[in-house]
Amino acid sequence: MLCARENFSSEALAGNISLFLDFDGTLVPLADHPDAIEPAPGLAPLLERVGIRLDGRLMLVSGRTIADLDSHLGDHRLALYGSHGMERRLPGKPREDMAEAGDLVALRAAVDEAVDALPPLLIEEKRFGLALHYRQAPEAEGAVLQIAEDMAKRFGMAVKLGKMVAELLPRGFDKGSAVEAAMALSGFAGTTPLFVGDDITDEDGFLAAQRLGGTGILVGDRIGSAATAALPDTGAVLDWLHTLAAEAP
Ligand SMILES: O=P(O)(O)OC[C@H]1O[C@H](O[C@H]2O[C@H](CO)[C@@H](O)[C@H](O)[C@H]2O)[C@H](O)[C@@H](O)[C@@H]1O
Repeated sequence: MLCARENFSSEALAGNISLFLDFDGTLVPLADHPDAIEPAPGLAPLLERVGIRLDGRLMLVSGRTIADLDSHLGDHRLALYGSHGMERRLPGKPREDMAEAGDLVALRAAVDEAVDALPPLLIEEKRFGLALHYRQAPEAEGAVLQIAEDMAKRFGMAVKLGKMVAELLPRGFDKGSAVEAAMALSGFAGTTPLFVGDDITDEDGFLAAQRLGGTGILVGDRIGSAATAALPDTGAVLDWLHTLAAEAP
């Protein structure tokens, strides 16, 4: 794999790049609980400076909801896709929903019943579905994945697997659909997408970026990734972003 930092800085600074960034595990180190993450001080202003350098072509693409991202980023004017591409907010515009939530009350009740005999899990309620986190009970992985598959069939939903998490969400949306929609926006069209991410759900983003002539950049060394470039960890991602921001006009 190529090392992304050396290979893409000059191209980005030449003005040809659109940059898509995952959040957890890419910009912020993982933590034991979704609310326990500790974004580096000044993360949002750093991203805004890189966005200025890229003439606005910087977009966060996260599995978190936009409201959740806002709660960790503070005041900012970043472009965001949340909920794995199901909601979007462009700077200065209201949030747009791409998906519709189903009956989340019935889903929650069915999931609660199904996990009752398992060790305690964190069930995160989200705008379009819910996430079953088993980071505190890794031995329950097999049972959690089976329950997620069963619930997906029963409620006509998709399962998205991530790091110690299985999410139940509406079908038809992923980080790849987000990249494709963003690349059709004025300003992004005709540029080269780079998608930076660490997790299984980022693979759709890597593939979309590569279909559109760009590159997927894996954070870490997960086996089997479609990404063709890599950065070792969140620190390396932030170092690279600081390099780009330093060139901001
Ligand atoms: O697409 P991302 O920005 O990477 O978001 C993916 C999910 O991130 C969160 O869960 C993950 O991070 C937690 C904090 O580090 C960790 O405890 C958990 O095990 C990870 O799966 C978030 O809670 C989910 O809603 C996001 O979809």
